Amino acid sequence: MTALLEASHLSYHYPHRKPLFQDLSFSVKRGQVLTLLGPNGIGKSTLLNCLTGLLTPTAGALRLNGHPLAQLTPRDRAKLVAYVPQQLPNTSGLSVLDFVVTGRTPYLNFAQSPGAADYDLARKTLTKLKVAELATHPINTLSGGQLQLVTIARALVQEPQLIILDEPTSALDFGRQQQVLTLVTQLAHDNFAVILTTHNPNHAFILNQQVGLFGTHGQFVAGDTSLLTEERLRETYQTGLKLLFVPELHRTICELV
Ligand SMILES: Nc1ncnc2c1ncn2[C@@H]1O[C@H](COP(=O)(O)OP(=O)(O)OP(=O)(O)O)[C@@H](O)[C@H]1O
Repeated sequence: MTALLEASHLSYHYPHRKPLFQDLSFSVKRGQVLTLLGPNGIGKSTLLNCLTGLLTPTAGALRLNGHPLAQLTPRDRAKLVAYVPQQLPNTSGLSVLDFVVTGRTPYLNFAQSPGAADYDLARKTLTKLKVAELATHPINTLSGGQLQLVTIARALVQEPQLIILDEPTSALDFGRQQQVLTLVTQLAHDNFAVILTTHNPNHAFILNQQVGLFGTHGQFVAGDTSLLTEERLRETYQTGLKLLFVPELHRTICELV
């Protein structure tokens, strides 16, 4: 199966700053999840901004569905990739339902309003995310966690092939974190590709798919979860930690020591 997203030898530096990452390569296929881990400020969100076309890498190539990312129109890109950034939009005044339905924009002609089928999809997606009761609430009255779930709903309504989530669980309670991880697994089963960032190595072990790990100097390794060794994670987070295999869970857990 060919890669949906292929990043080859990517580098990025902000103007007049030193490189954040250099020569970084990985690929993601449909049905795969890539979990990105790394210290604060190392460049994870910057990398996601490159993957969505918001920033242009200073070197290297990005191909989406075999096409150079830079050659796709914003509308075609939006049909392929949905992005849930860390800084969620300030869309005061809109109801949750009207906000979620804006995910249909790439499919509408200029000045065309969303139709009944678009609203139906938005409602169904809010139900899928167990936040249907928020549909009529003004978006600017939501809690941080509610806003995070509603923004994920908008990304799903966009019907992309690749969903990019920047710290999608950062504002969520324990149960909602599990809900989002289950949703990510379900999306992969449904043949979407998903890229997410998290500060919790346990999320990578729960998802148990591809991982990309940044070290403290911007070095990057990608592969399966066997890459997540105590030594690498200690270096990444500059702290004592232990990996324990828990037979009852059939997986490894990471604990601070
Ligand atoms: N527009 C910008 N101009 C200059 N520097 C920037 C800009 N945006 C981010 N940076 C810097 O780039 C570095 C990487 O930031 P980025 O947000 O990508 O890190 P991150 O790994 O996502 O961090 P965190 O885990 O804390 O969210 C940081 O040092 C940040 O200050």
